[in-house]
Amino acid sequence: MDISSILQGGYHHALPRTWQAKQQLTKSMLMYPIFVTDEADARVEIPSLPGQCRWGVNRLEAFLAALVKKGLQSVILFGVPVKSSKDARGTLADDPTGPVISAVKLLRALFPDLYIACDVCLCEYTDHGHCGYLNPDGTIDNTSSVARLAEVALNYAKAGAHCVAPSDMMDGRVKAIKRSLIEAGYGNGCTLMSYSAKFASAMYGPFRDAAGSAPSFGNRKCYQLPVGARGLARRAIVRDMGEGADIIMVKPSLPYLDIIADAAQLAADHPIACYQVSGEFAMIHAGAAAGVYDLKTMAFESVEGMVRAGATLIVTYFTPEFLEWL
Ligand SMILES: NCc1[nH]cc(CCC(=O)O)c1CC(=O)O
Ligand SMILES: [Zn+2]
Ligand SMILES: [Zn+2]
Repeated sequence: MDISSILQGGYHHALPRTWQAKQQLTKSMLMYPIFVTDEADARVEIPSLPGQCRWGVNRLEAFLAALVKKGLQSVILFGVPVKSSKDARGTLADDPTGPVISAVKLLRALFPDLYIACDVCLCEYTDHGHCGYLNPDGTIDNTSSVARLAEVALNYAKAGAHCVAPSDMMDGRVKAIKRSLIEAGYGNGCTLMSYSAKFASAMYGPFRDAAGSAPSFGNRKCYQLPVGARGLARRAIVRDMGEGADIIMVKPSLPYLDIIADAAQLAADHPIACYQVSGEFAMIHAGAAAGVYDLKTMAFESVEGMVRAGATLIVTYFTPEFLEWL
């Protein structure tokens, strides 16, 4: 055989196989999404998200201490008000006694080395379930939405969040949030991770079950990106860098590896995050349960694909498993 035909010499053994990846998956690349409810003692399983629960603030210490011991380094918090009543303003988003603010303060005190991000959006807190404020005709009022999102993000930073992560997809929210952080003196101490390329995906269903955040009418297609829109995603990434995002996120992940690769190229000097969303996680579990593949092998293959595409931070419900496996 010709010299130039031989590749297997470079990967015939397990160790050189690991050298073939430009970047290895490590525990520090994992961020774990946590649903925190306003029922302080709750531990409610989420049927569509295998193994995931809604946690009351009083349950977080025991749950997270075990994971921190295994190497958990970061979480992203989602508030899930179940007993308090939602309003058009989304007052509960930054209720000083609400789940997110309480959890941030508690986790900062309990786990000094844990990096705490807060998802910033209004859909979990508004009575209509949309990610921003509405005009009387049901369309989004971008200007008032952005002002409120900036207020919520600042209140999370004031409570101690290391990172605020707007997932609402309103235009101009990154700039507004960055400005409000800087003006209040938090600009240098709080990361802004933008869900820059967030698509209007069919794969958010289990999350909306978990968070009770499905829109009561319509859909999110006027603010989340159209599935085929690679150009818009690229423009959103460039726009958000210009508006002061510290981390660029792509969401969902597996059907959007081209977008992750685009982000890695366009935002070459930024960390690139991707969110392996609830529907991806549920799909991998469902396939494993149906005997299509082995769960662990598939979980690794999915995330290694994201890393290969250029992701340096993976938001995933598999975090507890990866902490065991890595
Ligand atoms: N803005 C809400 C939000 N923040 C994160 C997710 C999805 C996360 C997941 O599916 O795991 C969603 C769902 C949505 O936009 O409806
Ligand atoms: Zn939302
Ligand atoms: Zn959100």
